[in-house]
Amino acid sequence: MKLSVIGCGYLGAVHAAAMAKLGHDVIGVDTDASKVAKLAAGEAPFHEPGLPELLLEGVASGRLRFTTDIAEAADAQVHFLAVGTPQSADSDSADLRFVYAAVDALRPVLQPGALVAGKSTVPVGTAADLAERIATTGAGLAWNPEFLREGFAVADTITPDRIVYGVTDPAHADLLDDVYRVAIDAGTPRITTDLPTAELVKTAANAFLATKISFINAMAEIAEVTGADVTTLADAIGHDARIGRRFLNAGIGFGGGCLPKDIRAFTARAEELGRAESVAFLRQVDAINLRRRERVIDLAVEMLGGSVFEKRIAVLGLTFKPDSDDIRDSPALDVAARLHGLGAEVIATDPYGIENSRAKHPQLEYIADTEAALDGAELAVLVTEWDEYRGLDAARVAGLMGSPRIIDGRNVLDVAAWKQAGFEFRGLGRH
Ligand SMILES: NC(=O)C1=CN([C@@H]2O[C@H](COP(=O)(O)OP(=O)(O)OC[C@H]3O[C@@H](n4cnc5c(N)ncnc54)[C@H](O)[C@@H]3O)[C@@H](O)[C@H]2O)C=CC1
Ligand SMILES: O=C(O)[C@H]1O[C@H](OP(=O)(O)OP(=O)(O)OC[C@H]2O[C@@H](n3ccc(=O)[nH]c3=O)[C@H](O)[C@@H]2O)[C@H](O)[C@@H](O)[C@@H]1O
Repeated sequence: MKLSVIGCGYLGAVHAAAMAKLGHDVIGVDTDASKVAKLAAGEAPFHEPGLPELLLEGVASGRLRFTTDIAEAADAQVHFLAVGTPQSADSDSADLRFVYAAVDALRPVLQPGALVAGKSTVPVGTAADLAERIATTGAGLAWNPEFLREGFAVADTITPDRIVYGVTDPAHADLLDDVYRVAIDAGTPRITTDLPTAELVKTAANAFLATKISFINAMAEIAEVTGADVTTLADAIGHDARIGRRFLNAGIGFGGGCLPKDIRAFTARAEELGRAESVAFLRQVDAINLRRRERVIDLAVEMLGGSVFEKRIAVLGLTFKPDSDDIRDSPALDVAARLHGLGAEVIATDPYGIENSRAKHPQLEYIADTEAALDGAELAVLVTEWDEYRGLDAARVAGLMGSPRIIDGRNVLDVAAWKQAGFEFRGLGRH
């Protein structure tokens, strides 16, 4: 089937490459010419495991092309909309500028019978508005939210755990079934519903995940003043299948281009709908999350005798999670910048996040080599749980540092082993 993907960022580039892998004829469209040039050469413009191979294969096969010219997408049967919906500069609402610009650019080339399938995360009600906007073209509109996780984006796209369509016409669901035939034949659950439910499924899923993380971080706050251990607590409650252990990792909290902005956009949309109180708890979810970063700063100040001023601090990790180069709303980078703001001599390191971090915070010092970053540091702060940091040898690190002090902001290190190696060790909700 001929498909287009409008917007080729973390979501769209993976979607385009995965659809070509499934045998479709795909054209990716993006307004960013340098991104398009890279993608067209089979190069991933960001770090995502498995994506480079898929891009090379797709481009070589001729089934995957990229362009800045939306007219080249005119003959696609399904146009996936995957442009960004960031937080607005001056409010909590989603900035829908890119969505409307993409639909307005697409409208003149839309063929009757084609389908626009929205994948971007949007406030409930957006899809119906877009459907009206393209009504005169004879093309249809469906909402097909995306649940992929960065770091696992390729597998999540090719073998999703569920597929959701919001449609106004059953024929649109049939068309999308043809797109996702491989997954559907493999038994992937598929939920067909109306437009607002499909939009809300996505918002609700991210709100739930954020709530689960803030719940365990709230327990970490209580553990910190009672001597309890939040990791043992998570293991114990997680054995209850109704709760589940996944997404109960306490630490410096959630970041990224999605969970933080999505809960804020949901709150803003609920206010517009006169239902602010229904999701008022999401303000607490956000507040708990942001407090965890403060906690790391407070611990650093405390461990360094009341001030971090002119103290050499190694910050291990910059991206919002491992296996990604994404630093959008990253708690790790935020901690590094705040420590620097307090006058610390911050040496930051990360396997894939340095380039993006330097562009945002050029004032920080970056070193690619982990051991060089730790060299002579009076405190190490682990804030992104890359395997490389999980596997650090405590005795070796102690030998590199000026004084063996560490804050494990992701609760991934073996407390006893690090203490035994002579470290002053602080976790978040662990002792
Ligand atoms: N990153 C992720 O893991 C996931 C993202 N989402 C949602 O998908 C959407 C996209 O997110 P990301 O890919 O992370 O954002 P991104 O910022 O990485 O990518 C957006 C892309 O759209 C392009 N663009 C902007 N305006 C355009 C236009 N008028 N025409 C063509 N291209 C245009 C930009 O140049 C950029 O390459 C957001 O709504 C996000 O909430 C949903 C699930 C997963
Ligand atoms: O809408 C989106 O864009 C995506 O947002 C999240 O995916 P992602 O942002 O890639 O990353 P997650 O694995 O959800 O992690 C988000 C943040 O939560 C943090 N986290 C996660 C789990 C946990 O137990 N504790 C915790 O602090 C991570 O460190 C990270 O900063 C969702 O998991 C995806 O289903 C969704 O499609």
